Amino acid sequence: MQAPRLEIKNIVKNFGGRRVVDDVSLTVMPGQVTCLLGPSGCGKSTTLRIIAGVEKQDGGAIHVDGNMVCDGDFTLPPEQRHIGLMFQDFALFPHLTVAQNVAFGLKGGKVTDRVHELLAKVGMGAHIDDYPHQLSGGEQQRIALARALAPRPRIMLMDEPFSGLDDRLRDDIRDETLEVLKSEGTAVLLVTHEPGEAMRMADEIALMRNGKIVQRGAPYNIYNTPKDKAAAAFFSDINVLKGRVEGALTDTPFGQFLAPGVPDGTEVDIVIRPQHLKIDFDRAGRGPNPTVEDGTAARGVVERARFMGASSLVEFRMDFDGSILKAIVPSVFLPKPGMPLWLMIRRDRCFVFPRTGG
Ligand SMILES: Nc1ncnc2c1ncn2[C@@H]1O[C@H](COP(=O)(O)OP(=O)(O)OP(=O)(O)O)[C@@H](O)[C@H]1O
Repeated sequence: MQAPRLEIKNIVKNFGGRRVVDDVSLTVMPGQVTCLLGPSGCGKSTTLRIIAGVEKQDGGAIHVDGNMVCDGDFTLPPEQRHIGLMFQDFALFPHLTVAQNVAFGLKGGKVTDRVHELLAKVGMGAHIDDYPHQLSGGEQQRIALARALAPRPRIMLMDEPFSGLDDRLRDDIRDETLEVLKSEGTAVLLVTHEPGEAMRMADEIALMRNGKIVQRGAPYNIYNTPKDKAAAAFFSDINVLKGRVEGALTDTPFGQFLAPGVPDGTEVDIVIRPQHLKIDFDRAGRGPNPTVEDGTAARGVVERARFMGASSLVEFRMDFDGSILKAIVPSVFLPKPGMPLWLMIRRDRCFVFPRTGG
């Protein structure tokens, strides 16, 4: 079996008695993009800095292609780790041309070839003699990528590298960057707090919270089978219904939900994303008939409806307890406040979690 390009084991880091990175283990294979995703302050950047070698861990070890780069006793200096870095506040050298910037870390005979190859890859061949101040933000980002890739790093660490760019440009640069990184076979560990960016870029997402990795998986899996309510809520708005399990079932105004393996008497949260609620019309005080897929309909009154382009976000005040539920529906539908409607919940898209504090 192929060895992981990057393997970090049981990394621990404390700052002032506070554990900021708490037993983090990860592997990244060659050509794979892993996103370290989590809220601000959860320890993502610190983890990256430890891998880069600019911060020393308090425990754990790191291997690159099976070779140890640091453990409790030994530390390889950053420049010997074959790791490239790309951070948000990347700075090109202002007094050097594009070609000189890209060539900066290179030695040996083939420098010019490599510079041309990389500038062609990032679509900047025509700018080879320009200076950074003559380039747009997106163009500078492309040069920064070329410069980081020039010495053929085995691993690329990227910390929110696209956050300085405006939305439209960011999507393009992300896709281009991904293509270039894949073509170079580099293993990438990318830090972001944006779930959309992680889902777009990652082969694997490592979801981080309070210094720990709480879930790892392909974007599709982590979105569709979140480990807990907080993991579900990190990727989108959620609705939460409260219930209590009796005989592996929970009764709610939307009908019964299965709670296999959950002991009787357990309080549960039934979590559903707004796009998985279905809306139906009120027919003289009656809603649609119950179905196996969608359970029983419950009535609510539109509190607010917002047009969002491709979809509309509709907030309902539910008759059964006055709570608010949110539904995302195609934007051809924009109901007026005060309109009574019926909601159903897609059974195959909801998650039942034993309730924890909060
Ligand atoms: N050198 C330091 N000294 C003391 N505390 C630090 C140091 N570096 C980071 N921290 C603290 O460690 C915690 C984790 O920081 P880190 O930058 O790793 O988080 P992050 O998940 O990358 O967040 P962000 O996305 O905001 O950068 C924060 O509470 C931060 O204040």
